[in-house]
Amino acid sequence: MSKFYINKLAIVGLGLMGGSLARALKAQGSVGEVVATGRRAASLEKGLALGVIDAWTLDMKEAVANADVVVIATPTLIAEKVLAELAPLMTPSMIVTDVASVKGNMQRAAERVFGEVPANFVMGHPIAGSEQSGVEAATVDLFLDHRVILTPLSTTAEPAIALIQAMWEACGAEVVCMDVAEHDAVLAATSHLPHVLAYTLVDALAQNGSAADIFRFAAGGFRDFTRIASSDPTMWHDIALANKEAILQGIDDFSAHLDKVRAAIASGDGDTLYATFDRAKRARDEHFLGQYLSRQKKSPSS
Ligand SMILES: NC(=O)C1=CN([C@@H]2O[C@H](COP(=O)(O)OP(=O)(O)OC[C@H]3O[C@@H](n4cnc5c(N)ncnc54)[C@H](O)[C@@H]3O)[C@@H](O)[C@H]2O)C=CC1
Ligand SMILES: O=C(O)C(=O)Cc1ccc(O)cc1
Repeated sequence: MSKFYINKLAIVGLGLMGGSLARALKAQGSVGEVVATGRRAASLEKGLALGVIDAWTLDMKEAVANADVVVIATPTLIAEKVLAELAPLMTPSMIVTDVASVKGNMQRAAERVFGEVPANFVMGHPIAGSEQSGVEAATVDLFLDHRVILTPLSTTAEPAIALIQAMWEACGAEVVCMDVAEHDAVLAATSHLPHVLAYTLVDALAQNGSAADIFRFAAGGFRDFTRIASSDPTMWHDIALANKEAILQGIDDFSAHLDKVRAAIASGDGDTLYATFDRAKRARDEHFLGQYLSRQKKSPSS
């Protein structure tokens, strides 16, 4: 991948994701100039002061002029507005990509703006992040050893896909391609539903008495389970609305399962409870222990 180099990268929406991408590409020497644009001068200025970007402007036209790659890294529901602004500025040699957590609504947004999704728009989603947001939280290794899912369409240009794949690989990520609907179903189950559950649990407890009193007696498990309820509410508001159907399916499936656990507790059915908890422990251990062991194999000292 030694030939991979981006002369000018433009980032629309400089936060955790855009900032971490800029940091990683700069650290690898894979980018010449990084220019960011967005809504708030203060966070763009912060990005410049932190050395995450080389320049910023509030003018989209100036930001994307002569850019090889434009990355849309705003909250999900803002992307359509960004695409509409970008549309008259796009050139055949410019490759546009995004990092949004939901892909179906991104495809529909692009279809509304362009008629059909342009061949040089490669939809993407890094499966890496945290409950923090903003450019100040951006790190150089956020994507290292994480997966990035690309959801190209049959009309997406191969060289554009190859370039975006190379961009993420330069950040240390493993790139996999997936169908849009499959992406949204899988992410609804593994990411969107857990966030909805964590927010709802914390809110239900906090509404149900003094949050300070309840949380005072919480152990580490509660902290682990609810870390993601500290995530940015705007981002998750957007994701919940953008992936509505798949998340509703996830909530329904989960509710049916929870009802079974509730019935087992109510009737004292210890066998069902044990079997449920045992299956869950095995499934989780198998996956995460496997991951841990393969990481140890790669770098035994860490
Ligand atoms: N935070 C995470 O862990 C992950 C986030 N994502 C996705 O990446 C995208 C960005 O997320 P983060 O970087 O975490 O968010 P962030 O809040 O850190 O950054 C978003 C940036 O977009 C800017 N912005 C907001 N409205 C805008 C507008 N109207 N025009 C231009 N800029 C605007 C904000 O000022 C901010 O700088 C979202 O679509 C999110 O779903 C994907 C994977 C992981
Ligand atoms: O904080 C965490 O553990 C996350 O789950 C981060 C995350 C948030 C949104 C995504 O679309 C992908 C990853």
